[in-house]
Amino acid sequence: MSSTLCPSSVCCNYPKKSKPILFRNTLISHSSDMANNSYSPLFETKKAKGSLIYKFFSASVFVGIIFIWVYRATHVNEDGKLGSIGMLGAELWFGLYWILTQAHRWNRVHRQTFKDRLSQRYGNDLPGVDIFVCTADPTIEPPMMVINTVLSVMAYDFPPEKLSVYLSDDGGSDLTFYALLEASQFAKHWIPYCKKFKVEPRSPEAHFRSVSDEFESSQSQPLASVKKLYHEMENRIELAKKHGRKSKSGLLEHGGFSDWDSFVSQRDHDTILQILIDGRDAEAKDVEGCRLPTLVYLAREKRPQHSHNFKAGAMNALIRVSSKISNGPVILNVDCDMYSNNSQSVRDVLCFFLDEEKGHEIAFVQFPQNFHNLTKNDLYGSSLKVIADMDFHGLDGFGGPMYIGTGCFHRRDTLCGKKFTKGSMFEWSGNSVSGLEERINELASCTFENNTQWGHEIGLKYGVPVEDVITGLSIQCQGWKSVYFNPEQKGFLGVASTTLDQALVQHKRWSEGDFQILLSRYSPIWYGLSRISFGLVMGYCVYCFWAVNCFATLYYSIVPALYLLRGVSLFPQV
Ligand SMILES: O=c1ccn([C@@H]2O[C@H](COP(=O)(O)OP(=O)(O)O[C@H]3O[C@H](CO)[C@@H](O)[C@H](O)[C@H]3O)[C@@H](O)[C@H]2O)c(=O)[nH]1
Ligand SMILES: [Mn+2]
Repeated sequence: MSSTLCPSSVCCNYPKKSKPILFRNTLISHSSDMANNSYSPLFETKKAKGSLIYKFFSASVFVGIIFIWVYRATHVNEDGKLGSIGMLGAELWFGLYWILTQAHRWNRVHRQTFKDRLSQRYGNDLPGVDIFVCTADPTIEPPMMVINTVLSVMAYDFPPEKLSVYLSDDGGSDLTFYALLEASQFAKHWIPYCKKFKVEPRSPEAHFRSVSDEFESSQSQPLASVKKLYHEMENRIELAKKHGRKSKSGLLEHGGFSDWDSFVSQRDHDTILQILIDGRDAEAKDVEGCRLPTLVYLAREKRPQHSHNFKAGAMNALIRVSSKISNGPVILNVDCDMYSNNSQSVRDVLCFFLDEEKGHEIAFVQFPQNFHNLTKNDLYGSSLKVIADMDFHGLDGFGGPMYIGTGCFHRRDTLCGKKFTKGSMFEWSGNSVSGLEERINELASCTFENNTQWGHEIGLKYGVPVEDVITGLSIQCQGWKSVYFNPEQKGFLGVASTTLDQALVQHKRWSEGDFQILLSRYSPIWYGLSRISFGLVMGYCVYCFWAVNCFATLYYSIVPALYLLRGVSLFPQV
């Protein structure tokens, strides 16, 4: 079925000016006639401005550090000998750690894509993209937020038949399921509205927040009606939250709820898999008659006696299940609190993967984590500004950024290893969708991974709280590159921690997790050193030694003060 049936020109075919290179099975497929001289790259990489000035500055800081070391080594305060030696230790540590951080500054690069060239060369002959949205708890992650994220990625400017969105619900919540069901209906209005008016961003809530009333008259009427539909949906979801499934109304009668009949608890239930929109079904159309992206709900099986491996376990179940439904060669992973803020991101990313010269070495494209709820003074530094606007550009200069769990596009085959992708795909035609679901359920069962390499050699790695970083590192160690893409119109916006306890919990988890990586089999030092560039090893070490920093910091901030109480100064008199 071709999308030419669609009455609205905005959601349809991009013009194709030259013969496309067909994309078959693998991202690496080249066409030899591309190797001619007229080749123009789909992306470019530029060195950051001011790097020479930075290098001078950095050299001067280093000279300063050496002066401090020399001073400390030659001036031992007789009254506070032990204290001085400790200060020397702390200053040596700080100096060495500072040297590591230079990996984040020294060689920064910026990336730019050429999406017009992508459209010219490939038209709509683009690889399928599977989008995994993860949620785990309907109280901490309210279903309305989750479906806003889902709707924002369903509305990507991308051929809908090539787009499949999977919601992994580790909370196994029938409310989240209900909300998704509602979203699948609302999407039929929302997606054409976005495409018609080129809405940015495409999370309904963010859009309604950003538009003022004095809107162009042509859009004000459609805006009002889509807003009305949205609020009606919101009310129904609120009602369902209050009264559960007892409040009988339309979608609550959906047969899919019977899957909850055997549900014991969040940690004890069967696999629940529902294909809410089957993108291959010619009947799955929006109100303008355009095709819709596939939409799938998955709550993998959970049993108290089986460890579920948190997000990594959820992602691995999604990788398997999606391989039997859409099997998109590109996988985007987003947390449910992080909506797409840029409808062009998929096309941007394909500029990297499909670049005929350099695309074949790229395993993943990571966007920064940006946030929409930062407080004015950002007391706890939740904006992660230095990481996003500095550090990761530096890592990119040395072979590529880390994988940080959300806003990251992977190539499916590098994520899951060849053993699994080699298996043949279920033929979609001829399988009724419900039959298909039953056969796939097993892939999301607790026991499927027993005696397999899942969580080790295949898929995301288990056993570390930062499954993302260790997975990305091991991919890079296999010789792959990654790309950091930080466009002006941010790709994703999420929810930052705004209170001290939230910030502490998060930092503790990250610093502990990164420290565990340092001691693990995949340590950047003993595993990475011979496999990735030295600059990248240093870059990883900045995070891996982050936790260790606390000893020198505590010493430096407490001990000199205690010595002062005894009238001994550990710092030079000025
Ligand atoms: O058993 C679980 C636990 C969590 N999640 C989901 O995983 C995501 C991240 O979990 P969260 O508790 O929000 O952790 P954060 O510290 O905010 O996450 C950051 O750090 C994690 C570890 O590095 C990364 O996985 C995340 O993508 C990154 O946003 C969320 O969408 C959760 O819904 C699951 O799917 N299953
Ligand atoms: Mn989070």
